[in-house]
Amino acid sequence: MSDGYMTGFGNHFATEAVSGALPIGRNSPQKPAFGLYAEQLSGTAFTAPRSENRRSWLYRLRPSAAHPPFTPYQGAAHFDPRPDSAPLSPNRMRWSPLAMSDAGDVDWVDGMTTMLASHGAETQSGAVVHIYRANKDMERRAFVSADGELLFIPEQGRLTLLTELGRIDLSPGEVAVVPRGVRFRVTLPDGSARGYVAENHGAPFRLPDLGPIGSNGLANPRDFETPVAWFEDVEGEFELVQKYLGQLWRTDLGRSPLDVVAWHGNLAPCKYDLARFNTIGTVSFDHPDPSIFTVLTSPSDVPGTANADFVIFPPRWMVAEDTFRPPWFHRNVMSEAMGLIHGAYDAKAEGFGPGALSLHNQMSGHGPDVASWKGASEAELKPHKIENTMAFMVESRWVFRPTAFACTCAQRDYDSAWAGFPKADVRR
Ligand SMILES: O=C(O)Cc1cc(O)ccc1O
Ligand SMILES: [Fe+2]
Repeated sequence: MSDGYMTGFGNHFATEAVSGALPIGRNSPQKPAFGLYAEQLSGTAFTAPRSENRRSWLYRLRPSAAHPPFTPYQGAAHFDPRPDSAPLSPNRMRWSPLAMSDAGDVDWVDGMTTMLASHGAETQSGAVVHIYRANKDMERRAFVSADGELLFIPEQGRLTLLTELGRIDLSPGEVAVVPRGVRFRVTLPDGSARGYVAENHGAPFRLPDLGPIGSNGLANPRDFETPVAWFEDVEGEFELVQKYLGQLWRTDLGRSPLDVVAWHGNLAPCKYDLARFNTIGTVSFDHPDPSIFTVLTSPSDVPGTANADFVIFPPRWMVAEDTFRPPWFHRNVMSEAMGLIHGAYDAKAEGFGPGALSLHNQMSGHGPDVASWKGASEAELKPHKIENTMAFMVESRWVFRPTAFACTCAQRDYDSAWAGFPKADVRR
């Protein structure tokens, strides 16, 4: 265990911030210690198979049921997964990083900008890609998504995620998952932050099967860290903003909802340092399918066909012989949303800097831009380490629809990335 965290993915954890707060041998005693309230939070149906089942028991200062009715929340103008109403074109799209200077004076909730959404949360499938920009702490308010778990992918600035189940300190290069229904607030140790959030409406993320890779590799379970119990005892004005079927709602709690003194179970937030990813690739020839880089997967009901995969492109040695080493040209039945955490991406020489976003929906032709193709076609194939890079992809069986806001700010001329390839000459 590292300081403040317990290790392992999806383990059954037990933790208490006050000694004696956690009941032993039962979940809901007649009188929990200190007058705490016992509450179950489920992440899967009660009757989900044991291997899928996720739930935790929370012991808190007051029940989370104690609140007045929710009313529509008026802030967060761009936190809105409704897609643009025009028919979805098959065009490839790309966005330059959203400027911090355009964000205004906002905390994490009000600075959330929804860019892509597959479909409504009521379908219990699909995913949404948001970009956040924030320059003030969430003070006296918390947020919760009833629609899906949230995968935080910071790009600039550290975040502190103060959640019902504990405190996560998150830096760019790390990612965190906050389960559906877990309340939290975000503070900014560096004063400002920007990054991505993938919201997963489908089956909760889990580690992918490893097949012939064997029992080790990719993201290893022991490198996931779940916070120990932590709580704040804050009375008075406190707002809760809830995302519910895509809309935002608010209520006044009169206390902090981050009042869980002890908890146990296997539904909990966690973080993972992407530098721990055990990257596997070819040591002979050809560029493997990017599924080899899957960190977490949300399966759908079709085997091998993800509701959403979270995939990274980390620093790694490239040694393939007689091989075009960057991503090949391809048309994919799955849809690909990509972002860049830092450095450069080997398939895009221009126009895809840290904080950018791209969209290649089902069957759109894409791959290296002309400059990347030329460089890699002519490169001397000695062992070469790709360094200073960390791109990611949210790959889904569902197409992503850009939001109305995203349609206003896409790069104008993305197609030119693939303009001007010289024609092959079969008479040579
Ligand atoms: O399009 C992309 O850049 C992502 C990607 C990377 C890769 O190595 C192979 C296929 C693929 O879709
Ligand atoms: Fe691709």
